[in-house]
Amino acid sequence: MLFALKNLNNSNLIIKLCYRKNFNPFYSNLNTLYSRPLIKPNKKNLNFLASFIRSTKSSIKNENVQKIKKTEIRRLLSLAKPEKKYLAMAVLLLAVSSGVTMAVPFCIGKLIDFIQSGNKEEMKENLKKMTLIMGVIFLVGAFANFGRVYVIRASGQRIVTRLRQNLFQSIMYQDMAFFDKTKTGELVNRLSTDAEVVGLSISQNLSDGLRSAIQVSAGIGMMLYMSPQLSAYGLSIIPAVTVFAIIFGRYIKKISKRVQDVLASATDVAEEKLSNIRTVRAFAQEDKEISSYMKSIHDVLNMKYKEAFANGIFFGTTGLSGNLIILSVLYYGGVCITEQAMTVGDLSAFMIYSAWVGISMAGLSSFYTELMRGIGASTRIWEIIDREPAIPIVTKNKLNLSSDIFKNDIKFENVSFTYPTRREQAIFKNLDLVIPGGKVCAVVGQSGSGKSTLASLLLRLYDPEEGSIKIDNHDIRLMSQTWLRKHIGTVPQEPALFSMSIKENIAYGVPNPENITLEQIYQAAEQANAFSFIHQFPDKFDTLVGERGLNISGGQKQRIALARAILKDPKILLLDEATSALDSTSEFLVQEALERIMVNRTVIVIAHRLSTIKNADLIAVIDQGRIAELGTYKNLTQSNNGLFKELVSRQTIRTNSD
Ligand SMILES: Nc1ncnc2c1ncn2[C@@H]1O[C@H](COP(=O)(O)OP(=O)(O)OP(=O)(O)O)[C@@H](O)[C@H]1O
Repeated sequence: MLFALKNLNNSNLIIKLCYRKNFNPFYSNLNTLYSRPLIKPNKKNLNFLASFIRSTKSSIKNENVQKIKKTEIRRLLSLAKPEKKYLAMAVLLLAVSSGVTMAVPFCIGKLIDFIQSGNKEEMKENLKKMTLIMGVIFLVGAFANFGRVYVIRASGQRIVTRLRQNLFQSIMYQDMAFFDKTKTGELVNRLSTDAEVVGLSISQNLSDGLRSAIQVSAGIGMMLYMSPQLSAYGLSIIPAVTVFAIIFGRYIKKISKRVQDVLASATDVAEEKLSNIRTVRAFAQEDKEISSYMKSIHDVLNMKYKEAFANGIFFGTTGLSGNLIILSVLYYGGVCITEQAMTVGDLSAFMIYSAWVGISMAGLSSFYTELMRGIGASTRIWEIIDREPAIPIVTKNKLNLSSDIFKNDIKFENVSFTYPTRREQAIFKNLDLVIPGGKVCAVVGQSGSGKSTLASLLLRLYDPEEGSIKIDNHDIRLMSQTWLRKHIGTVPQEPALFSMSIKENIAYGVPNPENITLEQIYQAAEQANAFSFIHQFPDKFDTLVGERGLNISGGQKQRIALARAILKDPKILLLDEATSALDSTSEFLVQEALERIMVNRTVIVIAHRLSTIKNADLIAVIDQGRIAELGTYKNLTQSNNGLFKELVSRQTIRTNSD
């Protein structure tokens, strides 16, 4: 019997570990950590005991402060509402499988007592029957367990999918100030890890928690039924172990949180360096970057050692207490048998029940930890989902406007603006500018004077604090952004391409790309002087441009972006001329295409080349947050000591391609 108990104990330990492994990816990392130790635990790491005592004290003090608001739990659980039907089915299956599990020790006990008594032949026959019946019951339990696991996991993943969808949608509709403040890595974390943690905490975790609760209560019930005396004896030791497990569990949770933090900053380091690998390589900084990453992962490793140490103590102590409880119950049970107050079968069943109760209690504490993790992750997700963007995306126009308005004047009236993340630096102070419809207006000024900001305001990526921007005398704040942006084409200095084919990149700006024919894409590419180079690629228009368009040259990227703008056929065109040195052939091809697409539209060009400026109908010089000079090339060059002349003489405006 002891052998059977020992085996049961081992297999339960494995179940217990697998069980936790499912929830905590840290355990899989632990294996690597033990197999290849880079840093050995040192005296410093042993200081954890002091910090454990400190944190335990403070965790007790902060208990009230940390009390989770009911609303947070309610909101978290509301995510499971659409899965009501499936969760009810899972609970039913859980009841069956738990019923079978809890009946097993009782049956085993009866079987043991049965083996010890009666006539041999009759016993053999009945033994066969009982084994068969138990086999069938086990099979039913296995099917119920399979069903429960499948239903609950599928529901969990549906919750994760819905959460990711809502979150991504909310991120997509945030204003630019939000993206100025929030790191991309952080958002990716919310979408991947946090969404997964939340989904699992209210599906798998809830189901496992419920199973543990059923098993604890059913187990205690059975123990009381079999021997109230022995139960009182065994259960009197459990509260002390439980208190230790809860307090230490809290300490481990704190360390795990710190591990997550250092891990997040290590991931940030890796992400930034990898996304700028070309710059790292160009400056031969590989070794420096390797050591900076090594430093951050060593911080992770040190925290992991602390966590491993604390976990070692936790599992060692709880395992020992479990075994001591079993040993003392066995001793007291043995005494009961000798006094004929109990049978061997009952004691065996009792022992298995008490083992189940112990394991299920550990399961309950892990349920609590996972629920807390879920609440933490869901709070971070709600923060984004609940955030009201400063410029909410409106898809329908409030006014009944015709797209003909875009052929008329664009007015910046008394515009004052500062970036939300840098309130102390005013970019515009009461700026006024009128761009006549159908004309080309070149915007010039020193680097950082606010040329690109002017374009951002027209696109309504930000709203001015004072003043207004009007198109044909209609304030753009009264238009839907979707409608406004549909009529504005942009070609930025460094165009962003997506990791898809050239064909798809060209069609990216049109509202219904599926209605665009290949012929239209070819024509746009032709006008953008892009057709011949695309045609030389082995996959032609199906060529994949790579992540952020890394697989093609700067000049080629510019011309694909031009083709994109041409295909969109906007009424207003915003061009940010490339300052980076394109080779003269590329520059000529880009310039030629630009001139072709400027015809018959209102164009605002952030100009860096004298040739573009000379051909513009109007030149606006930005300085100190205002339009300092406005006029034609002829007017501006005639005035002595003018700012425009100074810009040309200081070569802020490039004359080399003139
Ligand atoms: N998202 C932002 N958040 C905070 N400040 C910003 C942001 N974007 C630009 N700025 C700051 O606003 C000022 C104007 O920037 P802007 O890009 O409009 O200048 P620019 O005239 O287009 O410069 P360049 O010719 O060098 O491209 C700069 O000081 C810049 O640092």
